[in-house]
Amino acid sequence: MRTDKRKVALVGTGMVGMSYAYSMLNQGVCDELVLIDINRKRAEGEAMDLNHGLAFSGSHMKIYAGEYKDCTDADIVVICAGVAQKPGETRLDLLKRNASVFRSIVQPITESGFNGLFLVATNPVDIMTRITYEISGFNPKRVIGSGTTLDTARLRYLLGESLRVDPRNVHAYVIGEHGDSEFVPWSQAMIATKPILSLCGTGGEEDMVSRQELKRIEEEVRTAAYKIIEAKQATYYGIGMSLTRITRAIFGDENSVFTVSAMLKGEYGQTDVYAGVPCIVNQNGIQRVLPLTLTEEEANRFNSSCQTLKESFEGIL
Ligand SMILES: NC(=O)C1=CN([C@@H]2O[C@H](COP(=O)(O)OP(=O)(O)OC[C@H]3O[C@@H](n4cnc5c(N)ncnc54)[C@H](O)[C@@H]3O)[C@@H](O)[C@H]2O)C=CC1
Ligand SMILES: CC(=O)C(=O)O
Repeated sequence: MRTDKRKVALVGTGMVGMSYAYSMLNQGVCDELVLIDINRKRAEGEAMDLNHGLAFSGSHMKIYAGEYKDCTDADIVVICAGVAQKPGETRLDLLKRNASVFRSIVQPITESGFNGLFLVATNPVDIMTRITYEISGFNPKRVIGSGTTLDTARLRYLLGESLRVDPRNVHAYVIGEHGDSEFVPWSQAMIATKPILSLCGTGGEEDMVSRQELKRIEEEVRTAAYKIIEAKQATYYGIGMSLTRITRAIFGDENSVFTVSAMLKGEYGQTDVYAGVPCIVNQNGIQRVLPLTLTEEEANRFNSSCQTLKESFEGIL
């Protein structure tokens, strides 16, 4: 990957796409950002608006509205285009509509000669990432979904609040579908190197946290998007910052760990499914999937989540 001109093409300049763009601008993560949307006028307006903030950002980004041919020399194409959930809808309810949107997006991107990494956020994100992989024919290591990165951030925030520990010292993950079947493998959750389950103790007052509290937190993570959508129609800042963080890890060749959506090829006993699992991410995309040692119950939950994803994908292309 070049380091002289870090170029991102963003497809979908709605709430999620523009939260990402705004956060990219403020953090100066790339040198060139092209905005693409079926609504060209919207992309043009967004480019103008962002450019008017450049003077205050301390970065020298080139930002403009473009076309799919502008993906040709992009390092990363980030896809946030499509419909979002309305109150009462699940992420899986969006599948048919967004599969049709992706048919019109992924092919022109690959036809442009694009040869970088795809980063997908559109829901249901695990299946949309699989669709991107299937249509593009790219190596799956270069087709990444945001997966449960946002859910993991929500979990670390809530655990940090509850345990009064800096979330950066909370090492706990949400895995599986970015959706209703996701879960927390608590056997693998740590504060520094201390297993969180060992802080639950016997249920006495000296316990740092109760199992009931961990259950409450897990449920709050699983239902967070529903609550936000009920309150303000959409979620976007959290995912915008998650995508920015992943982009930074790619450009910085960081080898950082995120629960992105990755194609499993035998890991966790699963094949041919994209699901959120801890992965090492660098400039080549997914360097490797980290196989956690799950308990039998956790492995069953993971398999069941993957089954949901496989069944939903069947027949969609
Ligand atoms: N992965 C995650 O953790 C999260 C994912 N999302 C998902 O992100 C997606 C976008 O959500 P929002 O930005 O809130 O929606 P939005 O409605 O604000 O924006 C969608 C944009 O996509 C564009 N678009 C639609 N069809 C297109 C096409 N064929 N070609 C190019 N552009 C097209 C629209 O013109 C619009 O600008 C949704 O699927 C939503 O569920 C939202 C939050 C978190
Ligand atoms: C909407 C969505 O997927 C989220 O906020 O988690």
